[in-house]
Amino acid sequence: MQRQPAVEVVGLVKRYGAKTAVDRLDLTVGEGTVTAVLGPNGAGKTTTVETCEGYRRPDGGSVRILGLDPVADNAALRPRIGVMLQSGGVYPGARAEEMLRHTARLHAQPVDVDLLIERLGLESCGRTTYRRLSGGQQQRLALAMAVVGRPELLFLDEPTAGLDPQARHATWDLVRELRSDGATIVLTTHFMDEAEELADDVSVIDRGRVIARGTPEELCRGGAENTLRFSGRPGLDLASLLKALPADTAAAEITPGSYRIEGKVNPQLLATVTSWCAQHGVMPDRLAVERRTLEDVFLELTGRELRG
Ligand SMILES: Nc1ncnc2c1ncn2[C@@H]1O[C@H](COP(=O)(O)OP(=O)(O)OP(=O)(O)O)[C@@H](O)[C@H]1O
Repeated sequence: MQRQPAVEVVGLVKRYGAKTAVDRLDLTVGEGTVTAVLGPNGAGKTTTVETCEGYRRPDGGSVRILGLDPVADNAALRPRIGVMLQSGGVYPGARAEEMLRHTARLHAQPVDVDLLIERLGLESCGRTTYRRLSGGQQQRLALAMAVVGRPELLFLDEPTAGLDPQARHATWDLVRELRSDGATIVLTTHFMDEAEELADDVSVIDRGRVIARGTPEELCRGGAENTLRFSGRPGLDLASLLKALPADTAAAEITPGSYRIEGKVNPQLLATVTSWCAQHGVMPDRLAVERRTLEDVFLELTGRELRG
């Protein structure tokens, strides 16, 4: 029997007055996977995630979370999901450790609070009120609050925004660990390396719709446009090399003796280049195939202009 997805969003529409923030968006998250939702500012990521969390009511389409309705079945879902909002969601006057212990007591099988405090470097923050914590400490406390109940499904809205590299890596380790313990995780991020590191599946959202979906590898492979670089003696006859290559290939000498070939870089193209080099007495030094990064793909999909 096919297991139901942890998150199933079909044709979601969400409007703020005349503004359509989410426009017939589909999102399916398999149980036990990490899904990264990427998109430029204002793309609709937070609105989508907050609708999944039951904080916003859809204007159209359907949302099922662990098979339930996030608004109507909120009470049943609350103990099963963990939520880290982009900001707020934590009582500003409460002391950090008290709040965490209190949240832990609300759950049947909480994570060891002392261990969590140590893992997230919150030891020195215990008696400090939330409002007096630094931005990074607030962020780490919000993450601790989201995971302390050992949720089946965890929503993390930009979990590492503003964190130092140590805290970023501690967060990544925790996410990996929760996943290997069977949790399902949905995270939004502007860090492409974060998505590449953590995500089994990526959905790219733009103007309220999903414009691409796949594993990071699938997304980077799509289009098969890649770059081949090598060094050789300066002034090679690139017109002659291009004659040997497929028509849609480009070649350029970037700096004297440093060459870049762009096109469908496959074993055949590599063989043609090295054989052309052999015929012309050229040793192709530092020959390297450069894969597109998720950031390249993201910019190709969403363009380079700044969003409001
Ligand atoms: N409460 C609100 N009232 C009116 N408009 C809103 C509200 N919340 C969001 N919007 C608008 O809806 C659109 C989507 O916003 P949303 O916060 O979901 O985007 P996002 O992808 O999370 O952006 P970011 O990366 O900047 O966090 C934006 O145009 C935003 O201005």
